[in-house]
Amino acid sequence: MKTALTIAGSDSGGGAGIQADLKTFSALGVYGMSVITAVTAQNTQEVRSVQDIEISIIKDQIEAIFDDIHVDTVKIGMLSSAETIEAVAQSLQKYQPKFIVVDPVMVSKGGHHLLQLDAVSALKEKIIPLATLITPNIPEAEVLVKDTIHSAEEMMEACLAIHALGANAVLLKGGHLNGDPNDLLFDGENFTWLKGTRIQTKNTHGTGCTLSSAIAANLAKGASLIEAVHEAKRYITLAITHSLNLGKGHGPTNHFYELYNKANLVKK
Ligand SMILES: Nc1ncnc2c1ncn2[C@@H]1O[C@H](COP(=O)(O)OP(=O)(O)O)[C@@H](O)[C@H]1O
Ligand SMILES: Cc1ncc(COP(=O)(O)O)c(N)n1
Repeated sequence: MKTALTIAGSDSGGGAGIQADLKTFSALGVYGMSVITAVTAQNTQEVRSVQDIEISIIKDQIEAIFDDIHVDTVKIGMLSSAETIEAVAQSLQKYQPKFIVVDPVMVSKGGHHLLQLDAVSALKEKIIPLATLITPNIPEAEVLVKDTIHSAEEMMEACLAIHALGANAVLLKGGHLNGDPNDLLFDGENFTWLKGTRIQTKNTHGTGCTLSSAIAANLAKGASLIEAVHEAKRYITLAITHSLNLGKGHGPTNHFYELYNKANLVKK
């Protein structure tokens, strides 16, 4: 069985972070492992508090996994602080996993900072150059390239600028723009649009986590980058279409295993 590791924060509400990542890995048939960087007290409405995990324990978690178990793919989510970024980057440089999908998580849907403001430069310098693929949403891309993004052309410019920071490839997610949620992939040579149709729902908690984990899982299973991204877009679209009306805020995506596999059967 292929294996996938998520290095991310815990969401007590189960909709985003480590919990969304592990559910996605299971639904896609890869064995999930986790390194927890921070614990958030969170539900569908808000992040109430955050406890960063001690750096030595973060390093120990990574070493415990890599010293014993083969890791086919790594997904990175919430890193919280510059110190955590430094520790994760050092450890990944040591173990050199084949695929690293980076979701540059910065702010929760409710507006809580999940990455400290002074950690953005560390993210750019230490993590982005390690990325097989980075998957910013529009506000995250605006922070990374210090510009505003409103149009398809500006999305292309932002992809080029983020690629120039050292990522091997960039998937700029269009969910935050008006209209249909079209994402743009730049693989270092070519642009590919992944067209979506906007689903009218407030239940989009964990969409970014789910998408990046699905890409990482697909890479582990042997898909090319472009196949991995296309399949993951299909997965997130299904997971939003069948999202769950839990809680009073933004409900979570749905990782119901049979849903995806049934859809897979009728696809061809
Ligand atoms: N209402 C929606 N309907 C369909 N797809 C969506 C919707 N909102 C987001 N998406 C898709 O979900 C994925 C996550 O996107 P986005 O919401 O932009 O990122 P994030 O969750 O990181 O803020 C992208 O593929 C995006 O196009
Ligand atoms: C621990 C944690 N990690 C990430 C997110 C971002 O969630 P989203 O995927 O909705 O942008 C979150 N709310 N909490």
